[in-house]
Amino acid sequence: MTNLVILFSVILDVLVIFALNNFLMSENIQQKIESLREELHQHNYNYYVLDNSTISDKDFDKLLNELQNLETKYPEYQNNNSPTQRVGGTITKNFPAVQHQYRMYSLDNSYDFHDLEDWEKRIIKTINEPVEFVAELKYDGASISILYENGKLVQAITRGDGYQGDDITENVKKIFDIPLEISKKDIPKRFYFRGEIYLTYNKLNTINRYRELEGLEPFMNPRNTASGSLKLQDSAEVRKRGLCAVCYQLIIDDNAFPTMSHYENLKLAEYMGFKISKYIKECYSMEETKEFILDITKKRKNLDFEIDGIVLKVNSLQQQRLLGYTAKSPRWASAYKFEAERKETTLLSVKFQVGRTGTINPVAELEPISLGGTLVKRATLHNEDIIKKLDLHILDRVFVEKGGEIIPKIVGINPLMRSLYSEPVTFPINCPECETKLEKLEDQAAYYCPNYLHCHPQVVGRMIHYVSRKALNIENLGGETIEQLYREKLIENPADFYTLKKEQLLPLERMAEKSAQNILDGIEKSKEVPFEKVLFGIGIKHVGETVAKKLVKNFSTIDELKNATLEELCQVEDIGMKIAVSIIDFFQNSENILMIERLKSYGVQLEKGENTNEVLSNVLEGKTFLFTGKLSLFTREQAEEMVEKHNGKNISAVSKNLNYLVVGEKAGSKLKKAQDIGTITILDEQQFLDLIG
Ligand SMILES: NC(=O)c1ccc[n+]([C@@H]2O[C@H](COP(=O)([O-])OP(=O)(O)OC[C@H]3O[C@@H](n4cnc5c(N)ncnc54)[C@H](O)[C@@H]3O)[C@@H](O)[C@H]2O)c1
Ligand SMILES: [Zn+2]
Repeated sequence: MTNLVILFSVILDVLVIFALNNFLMSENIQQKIESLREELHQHNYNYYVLDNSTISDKDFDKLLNELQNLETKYPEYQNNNSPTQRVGGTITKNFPAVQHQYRMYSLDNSYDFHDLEDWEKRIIKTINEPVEFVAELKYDGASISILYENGKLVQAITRGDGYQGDDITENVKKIFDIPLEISKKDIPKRFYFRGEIYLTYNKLNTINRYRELEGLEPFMNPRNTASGSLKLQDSAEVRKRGLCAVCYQLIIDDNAFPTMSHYENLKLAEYMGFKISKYIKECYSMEETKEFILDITKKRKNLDFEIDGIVLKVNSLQQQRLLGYTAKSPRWASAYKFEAERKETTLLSVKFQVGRTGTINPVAELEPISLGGTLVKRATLHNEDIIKKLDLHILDRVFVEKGGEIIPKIVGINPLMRSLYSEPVTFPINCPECETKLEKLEDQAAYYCPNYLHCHPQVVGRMIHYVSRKALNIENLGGETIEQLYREKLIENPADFYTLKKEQLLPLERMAEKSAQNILDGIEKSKEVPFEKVLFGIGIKHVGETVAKKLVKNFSTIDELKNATLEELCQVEDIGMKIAVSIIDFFQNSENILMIERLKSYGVQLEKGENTNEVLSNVLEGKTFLFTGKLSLFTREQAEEMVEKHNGKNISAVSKNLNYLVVGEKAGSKLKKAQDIGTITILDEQQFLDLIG
């Protein structure tokens, strides 16, 4: 009997453990699936909305594939909103949204011939007859659907989420390749042009030359620029961008031509006056498509526009109808994608730059090469571990790739090309600027220079930080002037600004009487800047804008903060050990104390003013703001203060995190960028005032 009880309880244990294991495993799988989805959604957002991807397409596709496999294996976690089930784009708020009459799909990818052969096998299995293909270039731009009725352009819509897109008709009308009217008579009454809007390298370079002249950041690559340009609010500006368009399909209502092939469909487009690609091939076997792919791979570097692969389509439209679609893509097409562009060049040297906080950043200087449409001269190396892993030597031939086509990186070296005499790249032991021995924090890969007080880039960087807009906002005092003043030994820390005299400024390069006076006025005015901004400005490590505000709420004078214990500091909301230790360290340094005392004696605000932190309402709670252009109803500082008093938050750059951009006169690149992002509400000054009542 007892034996039976023991056996029974053992079986029960095993069952419980088994069930528990299963439960934990399924928890894990579900978590994995959800985290992959979240990651992919974010990449889609970066790519389609911000036009600013942060990983390469290949890495993106790898993640997508991993998710796809998990979803197939565990169908219980299927979800219609998964990135495997929907095309990645979305509509914006800046244009009217319009439903697509015919859905717009994505394309399935293949990265090698093996994938293509599998695809062909699947097709033959479904339709049970031989297939012919059409091979085309895969233009890397933005897709568009344009409705024509009675020979006239009626409406142009972006792909959006595939079901609905943005109505950007006015912008598309400014594209030279798109006819507004079709002169031929014997054409379908109603049809959709499906194609790609893109930008040539040549045009991108011209735009960038102008942007550089205007002091604007150059655009990074043709795809993002084309896609961003289409979403501009000002269609006159769109015309200036010189976009191109190519047709890759006509969708004709009622299937007016049931026996037409895809190739004939393209020829009809050409006949009607649409631009189609010069490189289109009817292929009678998979072998022929491979020849086309190899041929284009060779020609690709001579093309004046970016392609990211080749698209193969089943030629017969009847067969296409039989094959149909998956949730996301046609079964009758496949995109053979090229690997990220990789080029070989010479590593000329490695520079070790010192940042404001003392971190050492290794930067590779390269023999310039053109990569993905831009000229690459430098690549980041991140830290010592990466240099070691690559076993990098000066004058090595290195392979450079653009991760997500944005930041170039060195992905390997060509060992066959190494000269006998080349020296390995070694990380310096001492700071390249001040010779101090470098240090490394235990949990971090980066080295830093501990000579906080006297290392040139750190000292100058701190003073630049002190005068910056978010801190003491001393206008007219720029980095170059600070650099000169430091070299002339006139300033060494922020307190020295307050003893500067006009006679000392005038001898500096390019310094006129008026600008010298402006600087002195700006310095004088900075004495009115509230304590929290001063606290942010003096540059205590890890004390950013928000932390400074929190500190001021709890310690109303600099002396209270100076005398605070580690424990007291840690009790403040959001202040952890790292920040607390850094504050204590700061006040243990006698040079810092001296600087503070001097700032006090010159009248800089080191105590909480009466109105600081006073909250008037919560109407802006959770909302972020940025002001740009010339404001006429209030100053920028007043505006930012209003935001804070109504519990909103000021942020410093246009990004997807921005909710409102308030524009004054002559707003420039920030406005454009906000319009390109498309999710940001744009207000004028009066609308802003209305908002806070
Ligand atoms: N790096 C990232 O962060 C990131 C994020 C999202 C997507 N992506 C990339 O984008 C891909 C998915 O994007 P997608 O859904 O836009 O698909 P896609 O770009 O791979 O293919 C579909 C598109 O190709 C275009 N196209 C160009 N030439 C064509 C032709 N001759 N015939 C038919 N279509 C043609 C069409 O506009 C169509 O919408 C992913 O596989 C990934 O590589 C990258
Ligand atoms: Zn140094």
